[in-house]
Amino acid sequence: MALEAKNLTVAFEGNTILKNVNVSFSPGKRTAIIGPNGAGKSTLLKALSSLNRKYEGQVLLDGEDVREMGRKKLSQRLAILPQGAQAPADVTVKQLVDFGRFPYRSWLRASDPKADREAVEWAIERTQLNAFVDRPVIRLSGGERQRAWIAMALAQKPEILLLDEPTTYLDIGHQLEVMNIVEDLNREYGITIIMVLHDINHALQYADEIVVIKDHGVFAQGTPKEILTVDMLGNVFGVRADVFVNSKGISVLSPVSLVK
Ligand SMILES: Nc1ncnc2c1ncn2[C@@H]1O[C@H](COP(=O)(O)OP(=O)(O)OP(=O)(O)O)[C@@H](O)[C@H]1O
Repeated sequence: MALEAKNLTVAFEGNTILKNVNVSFSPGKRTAIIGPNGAGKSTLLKALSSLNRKYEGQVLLDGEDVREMGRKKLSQRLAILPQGAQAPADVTVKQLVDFGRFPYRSWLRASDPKADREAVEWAIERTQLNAFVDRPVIRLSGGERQRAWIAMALAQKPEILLLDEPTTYLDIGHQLEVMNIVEDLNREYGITIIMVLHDINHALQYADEIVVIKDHGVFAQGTPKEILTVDMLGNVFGVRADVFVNSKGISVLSPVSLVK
């Protein structure tokens, strides 16, 4: 069952962005959400994660309406790395990752220092940030910084991790580094991944399922092979593409020109 949206409608200032969207995300899988600029991909992710709760319809986690769950309880199960997250100037990597333990602390209940420490150490280890723990986040390179934000989300020990364009501004090597971390988290710990991606070939290579957002809703959903075709790139992005088989045996798409 896991995470699903039912009749989800989101509007801003009278403009309907998503209309009656029904979509469910398979537990334990990696799903890529793709679609043109402005289609509503981030809007969907924000509603799914409760960053935005101003919507009609429902977001359900294992059948339970997330708006009826406490935010802390939800944050123990689901974490989001939003687009363009920024840390205050003096916050170190360790402090940032430690913020991820917030859902486990409260006025009423003493925190569990051992569980906190283990989760933070695990998150830092998994994102290979050991050498940077005392460095202010703003003094990291783009790739290191993105890993620090992923580590903060991991410290929440989520079952579901939502990522909004996690490779933006990264060079091709660091893009693959982030995608490999995400893939490992899914394979080793079974964390369900739901990620907005712009790179069609990352979606082909790293996703089990694809959701295409267009015209206020889900335009298509299926496996990368079913969805990421030359026809789809023409219909959805207005781009003509060629197909090549790479050395891993994956058919990749190379945009050639705009469809006239
Ligand atoms: N808080 C807001 N107030 C008003 N309009 C908004 C708000 N958030 C998003 N929008 C509008 O909703 C539409 C969808 O935005 P969204 O960021 O979800 O698109 P996207 O598919 O993620 O785009 P991109 O690929 O460019 O990141 C856009 O027209 C955007 O301007």
